[in-house]
Amino acid sequence: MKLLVTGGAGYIGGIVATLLLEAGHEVTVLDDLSTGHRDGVPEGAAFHQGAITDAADVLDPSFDGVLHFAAKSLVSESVRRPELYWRTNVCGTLALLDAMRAADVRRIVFSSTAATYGAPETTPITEDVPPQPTNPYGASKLAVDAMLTSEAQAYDLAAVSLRYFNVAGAYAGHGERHDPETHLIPNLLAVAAGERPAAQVFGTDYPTRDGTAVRDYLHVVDLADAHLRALTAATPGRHLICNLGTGTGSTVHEVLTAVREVTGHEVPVEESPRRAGDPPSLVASHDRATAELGWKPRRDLHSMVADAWSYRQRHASS
Ligand SMILES: NC(=O)c1ccc[n+]([C@@H]2O[C@H](COP(=O)([O-])OP(=O)(O)OC[C@H]3O[C@@H](n4cnc5c(N)ncnc54)[C@H](O)[C@@H]3O)[C@@H](O)[C@H]2O)c1
Ligand SMILES: O=c1ccn([C@@H]2O[C@H](COP(=O)(O)OP(=O)(O)O[C@H]3O[C@H](CO)[C@@H](O)[C@H](O)[C@H]3O)[C@@H](O)[C@H]2O)c(=O)[nH]1
Repeated sequence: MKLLVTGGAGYIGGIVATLLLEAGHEVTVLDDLSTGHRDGVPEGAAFHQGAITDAADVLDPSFDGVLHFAAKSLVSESVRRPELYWRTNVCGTLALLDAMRAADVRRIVFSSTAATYGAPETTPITEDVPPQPTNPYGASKLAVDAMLTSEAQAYDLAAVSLRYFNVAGAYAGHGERHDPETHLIPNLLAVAAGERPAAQVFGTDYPTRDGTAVRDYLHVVDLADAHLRALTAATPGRHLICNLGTGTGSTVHEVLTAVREVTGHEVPVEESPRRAGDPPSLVASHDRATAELGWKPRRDLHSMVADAWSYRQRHASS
């Protein structure tokens, strides 16, 4: 297929674009480099530097579909500057959908998120759990999910929203390079690499098995595999929503243990208060992704940490 990948200079978009190229697809990346990197765009992809609001300049009827990763995605920033999230994630996606309609491009796979659910007590979380986002980031992604449902009904769009839980790991020289980095695994690895004296553990009083928060970490290559499957599963007139996670939760302390084992470094930590807005536990049911996409995650926490560590050792300082 000929595909537009928005956000393809970023962490996840760059890795999915790499795997799309390996699978024989033709890829054009549209990215404004606001949080991504020019060298994150894989070799073999065409690159347009621009905002998603410029999608009309890039799309034409020769495209078979769009994978839409470009977004603002920091929870705490979304609380401080909500307008940035409504403008980029919601108005930006509306402009992208307008451009798709104008160019008659009728297939989209969208990066949704577990943050649409808020802090549900149900575990594992199925797609039937009522979404109740607790921050503007999650609310903006939920708004896009609603846009896709109505576009599918009104215009026969083939749409899939993939609700990622916590993505980790690296592939083929592409990994996480966020600035600031807020994610747990790269922050722990920065300490293991000696770049920082200690990592912070946000909250040790959660109602979990060791008092630290539980998340469902998913290898970015397993995530990419789901995108390739979603492209072919997308059906005109239908908006499919699937959670993507392993179904297994890990506490912050369990991730810390894995990082210590993989790196062989002590990784000192400081206990800090809970981070505002962090739910105690988010673990996915991926039954629907298995049924609809034939998808199953294959890589465990150790392999995510090991791949992220070898990426960091080879590339992070270059
Ligand atoms: N990392 C995770 O654990 C996680 C979990 C759930 C959902 N997601 C979603 O996955 C997607 C990718 O996340 P990531 O971690 O790779 O983030 P990232 O910041 O590394 O990548 C986002 C890319 O989009 C680009 N971009 C941002 N705004 C743009 C705009 N207006 N126009 C064009 N390009 C723009 C950035 O420059 C960047 O290259 C996001 O939509 C995010 O909300 C990520
Ligand atoms: O230095 C750190 C960083 C994080 N944490 C904790 O580790 C857990 C995971 O945090 P993080 O890696 O920042 O991910 P989340 O806040 O869970 O958010 C990610 O996962 C969500 C879905 O679960 C997505 O919606 C978001 O986009 C994505 O950033 C949380 O309990 C944090 O409080 C720490 O203790 N120390």
